Amino acid sequence: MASGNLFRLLLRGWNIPLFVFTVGCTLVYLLNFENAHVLQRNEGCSLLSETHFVLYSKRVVTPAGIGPYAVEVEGERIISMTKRSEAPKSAGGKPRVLDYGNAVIMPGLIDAHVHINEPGRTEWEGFLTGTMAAAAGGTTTIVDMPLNNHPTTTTKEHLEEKKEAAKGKLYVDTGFWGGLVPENAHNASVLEDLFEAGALGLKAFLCPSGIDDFPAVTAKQIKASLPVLAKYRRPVLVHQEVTDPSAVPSDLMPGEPQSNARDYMRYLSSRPLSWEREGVRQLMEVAKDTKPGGVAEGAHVHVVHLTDAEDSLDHVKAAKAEGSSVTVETCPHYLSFAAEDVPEGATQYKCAPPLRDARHRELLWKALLNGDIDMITTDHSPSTLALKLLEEGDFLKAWGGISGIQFSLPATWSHGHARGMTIEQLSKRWSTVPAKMVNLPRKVL
Ligand SMILES: NC(=O)N[C@H]1NC(=O)NC1=O
Ligand SMILES: [Zn+2]
Ligand SMILES: [Zn+2]
Repeated sequence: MASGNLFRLLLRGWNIPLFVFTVGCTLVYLLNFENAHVLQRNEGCSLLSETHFVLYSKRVVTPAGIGPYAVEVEGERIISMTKRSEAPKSAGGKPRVLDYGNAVIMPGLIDAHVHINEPGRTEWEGFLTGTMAAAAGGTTTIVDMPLNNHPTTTTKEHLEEKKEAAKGKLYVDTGFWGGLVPENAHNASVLEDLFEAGALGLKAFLCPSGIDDFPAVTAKQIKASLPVLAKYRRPVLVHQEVTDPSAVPSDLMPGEPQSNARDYMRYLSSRPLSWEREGVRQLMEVAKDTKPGGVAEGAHVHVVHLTDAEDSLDHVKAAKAEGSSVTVETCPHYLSFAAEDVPEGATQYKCAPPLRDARHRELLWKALLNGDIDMITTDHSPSTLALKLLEEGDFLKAWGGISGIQFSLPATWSHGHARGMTIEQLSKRWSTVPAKMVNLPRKVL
């Protein structure tokens, strides 16, 4: 990271402008496809001790494209960016000048979907290691989900507990989503208090979340929250699967004896595509209120972790075309893996919605590269090893969640580059678009 002094919480007035980060050791090496030997320093993250320095590269990602720039950083801010040819030469070693040659310098990743389980389930993972992992992977901002921690972040008081728990433990900028649950969905003052206390928006589930004290809402309850979201111009992010038992083989219903639970395909058929499609359809219906002139103009509906770039994405595209304020994300695991490749009993791969087949993965890539999918997030959702039931390998009982924030960039770049993704596209989907959704105007290109 560009500065060692990142241990602070930023809810509003995020004051690290766009280019400061993802300049530490990790990213520079990761994206250094050619000419690695031109690096003039390779001794690790020695920038940690610097407060004023200039970074050179022939490939700095800027709003005007990629080019040779000198990026001057002081404290935690970029204070100047000049064309490399016009850059002041280092005088007397101050500020320190680091030449990264052809290695890419780009905005830090903004991950709008991260579960940090502190307080309450810190043994699953807390702020310290969660944000360290983010920083190690080139992510410089995360927005934390309101569940898996205890208490869930559904009131102002619980948000204050979260903020308190995070103090002194943050390696990257961190914001918080509040939780939308049946209990507060019709209570405008609880939601307003959450926003006043700094929540950047709301997160809801249309199906059981896996956490008992974070129950599902209905589309109707989401609709009821939209006017408050509109008032604060905030998004609601929704886990889009709706439970429809009639679409699931009867022997996969809870309480039924399970056979072949080590077979990933069994798990896959327990959460069919139709659940996701119906959820997205309902959400896009509700999102009509966000149209210009609608009762909730100013509110925004965001579909998390899309796996279905067919019918579900068609609903989103139609909603956009009609003027609804909607966006959609997908995650590195859906872009990297395929159901048919999941080894027997390998519950590390269990997540919800489930990984689909390779055809769906390729459709996601297509939609990401043509801009129909707006952004990438991780849905980083760790648990204890014990909950993954690695020995038993039971896909139906293991915790659903993939813990991979540190691999966001290598996963999406390696797979994306192979499919023709450019660095500009990578940066747009990981930084520019999420910056807008989480309301970080200074990080928007
Ligand atoms: N509770 C929780 O983190 N759930 C997440 N895990 C996952 O795989 N999908 C989710 O929504
Ligand atoms: Zn989810
Ligand atoms: Zn999640």
